[in-house]
Amino acid sequence: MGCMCCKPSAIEDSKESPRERLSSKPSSDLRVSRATSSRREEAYRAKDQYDSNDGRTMLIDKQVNGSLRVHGGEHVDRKRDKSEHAVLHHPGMGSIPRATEGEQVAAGWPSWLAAVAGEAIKGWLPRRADSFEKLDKIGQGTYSNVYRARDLDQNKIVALKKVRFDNLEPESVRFMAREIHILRRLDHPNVIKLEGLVTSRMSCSLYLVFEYMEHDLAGLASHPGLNFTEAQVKCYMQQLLRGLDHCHSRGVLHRDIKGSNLLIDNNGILKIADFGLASFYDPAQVQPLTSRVVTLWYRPPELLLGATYYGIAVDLWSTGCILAELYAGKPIMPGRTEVEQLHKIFKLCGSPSEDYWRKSKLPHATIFKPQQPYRRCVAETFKEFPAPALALMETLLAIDPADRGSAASALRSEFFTTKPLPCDPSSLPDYPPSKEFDAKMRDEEARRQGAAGSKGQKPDMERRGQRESRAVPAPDANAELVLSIQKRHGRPNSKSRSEKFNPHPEEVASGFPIDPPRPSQAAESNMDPQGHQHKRASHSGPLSHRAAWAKAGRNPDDAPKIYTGADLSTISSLEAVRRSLLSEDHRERSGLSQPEVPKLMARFPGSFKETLESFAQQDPKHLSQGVAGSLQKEGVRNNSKDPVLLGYGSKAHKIHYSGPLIVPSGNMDQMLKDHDRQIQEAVRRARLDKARVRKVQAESYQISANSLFVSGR
Ligand SMILES: Nc1ncnc2c1ncn2[C@@H]1O[C@H](COP(=O)(O)OP(=O)(O)OP(=O)(O)O)[C@@H](O)[C@H]1O
Repeated sequence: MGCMCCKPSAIEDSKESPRERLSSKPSSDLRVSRATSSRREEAYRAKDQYDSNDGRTMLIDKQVNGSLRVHGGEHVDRKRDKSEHAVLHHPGMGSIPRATEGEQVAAGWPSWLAAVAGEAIKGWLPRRADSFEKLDKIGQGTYSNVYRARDLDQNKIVALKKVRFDNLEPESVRFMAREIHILRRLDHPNVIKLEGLVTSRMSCSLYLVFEYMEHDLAGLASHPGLNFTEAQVKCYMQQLLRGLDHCHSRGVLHRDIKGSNLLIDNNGILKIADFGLASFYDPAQVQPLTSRVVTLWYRPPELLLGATYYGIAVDLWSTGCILAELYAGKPIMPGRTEVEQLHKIFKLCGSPSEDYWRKSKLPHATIFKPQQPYRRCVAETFKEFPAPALALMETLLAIDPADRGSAASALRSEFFTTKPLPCDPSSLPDYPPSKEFDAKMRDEEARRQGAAGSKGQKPDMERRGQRESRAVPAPDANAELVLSIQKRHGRPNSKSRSEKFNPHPEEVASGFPIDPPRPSQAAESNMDPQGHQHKRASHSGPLSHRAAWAKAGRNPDDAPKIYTGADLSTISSLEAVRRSLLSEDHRERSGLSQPEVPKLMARFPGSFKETLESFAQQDPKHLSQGVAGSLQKEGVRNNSKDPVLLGYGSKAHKIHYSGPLIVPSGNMDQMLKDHDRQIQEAVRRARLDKARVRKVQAESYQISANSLFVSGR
């Protein structure tokens, strides 16, 4: 089926079906042909009016009009923002005053964008695709393909990020627009600059134009034979913290700080990039946000424990992980699942204090609070690190977010005032282009050679030194999100476009008004049994069972559904879902028939028990009361001789399900209520989806019938 908002001749993307548009297939050419008008576009413009009163818009306007108090007691003058907001001038961009949706469309913006995300494009004019020459693909993210291109108008090299979204889904467009909106709020030498947007009235796609950056920190750090000096590490850390300080002072949480999102140019300038998971926040008026953000290895404990009220400390934790990684030469806590990640954190940084457990009231605290606390051993583990580096690391990796300080306070730390001082970025050597993407390519090449080479000879990458371990891609934050969605829905890959592009019902039901996790892309990811996401089929690491299924020449969507790992946020809720599903009352309210219940129940095959088991196997000594009690109630057997588990039997791996489990939590009632809402929402959504699919099928049938008629076949 063709694009709904433009005729096949309009632009290069119009040749792609919506499904193809979602795939990572690079478009053939950026040069556009003449656009023609479409009745559909008019119809689309008429609906889905942008609700300028949504929570996010109001929050932003509030910030624009006054000074914003940020963590650390600093005040930011918002007057400048206000003027930027009214009329934006940008090199290479036209500038127009505030415009209505109609005016924006008249100015050349597609109606699907103006209708839903007027705020994000306000005051700008779209750039034409034919003013760029696409050169090569330089990166691939969960939501995008990134290309190096020549800006023909300005005769300079830029990066074009083609963002993936569904222009027919307002929620998807709104999500994508959030990144633009946030980027336009930021203006700092250490934050990537959005230079413009490429689209046209008839286009279904959107490219973000950025200044071109040759490297990223993950790529440089994993480059064979490249070792950073201490002054260089300080130089990068200083720039990262300055950029972060700017984001926080403008009320932006990045929420995905990691090496591959820290771009570095040939002058040694580091810029924070990828604001796809970023969110506006106002410390004076806290709003619940989703906890399912930040790439797993860099995710702070409070998010793993389900916190929905959080702030700048989440970015500071990730920064601490990067600082430690730069000194250690490898990621310090490479967990494979959320449970394992939390376990790694507790083992290194200690478990939270009684006081913290009490005051934080974290959703998963009952289950994951260890009976015996873990002792912090950061200083012992990294005893060879210089004292000022260790001191900063201790602060940034504080278990209690309140103890992590701020980016501004980190910048004042001894780390930056003791010798060797941070070097000047311009003094850094020139490196060949190095991105995590390049490192992946190198690894792939090495693997191919290894596979093709003689038996017994190790592939090149396996023979490399310690640093190379950083080339291993961190599982994406979104992979975790996707994993959770898939597990909850009980299917590893969804075919439904609206499911791909809409936030999970939980996010909707839990009332996160401004901050749903970025939807979609989910379905394109391949998960291995550890929950890693493999963005390309040839990627390193174990193939997912879906990929293996596909390799065997079968449709991956038909692959058997496999539970892929422990997920904290589902644990305590699964039982609630189970109970909800079994409850007569719930079934009535949600309209589920009795025969549907076992089907839905089967979507949670033993997840709860497996998760508990996984935790138990990892460190039985520290099992929380919640877990120990739950294991007993679940009848989970464990081969541990640990006293905590004695009495639960000794037959390993034998699980006897003993009926519903009730986690002793004061929040259970709320959880049940939430899950009732979620299930109702899921049922409602499923019905809507069905109706939508039928409508699309009918339309595509109509279109093919018409074209058959026109072509006289
Ligand atoms: N301005 C730029 N200059 C050069 N390369 C860039 C630029 N922006 C992005 N890239 C490359 O493209 C990759 C993907 O970009 P980005 O992280 O913004 O996309 P994403 O889809 O949001 O990714 P993620 O999966 O990390 O969320 C980056 O890791 C980087 O290597």
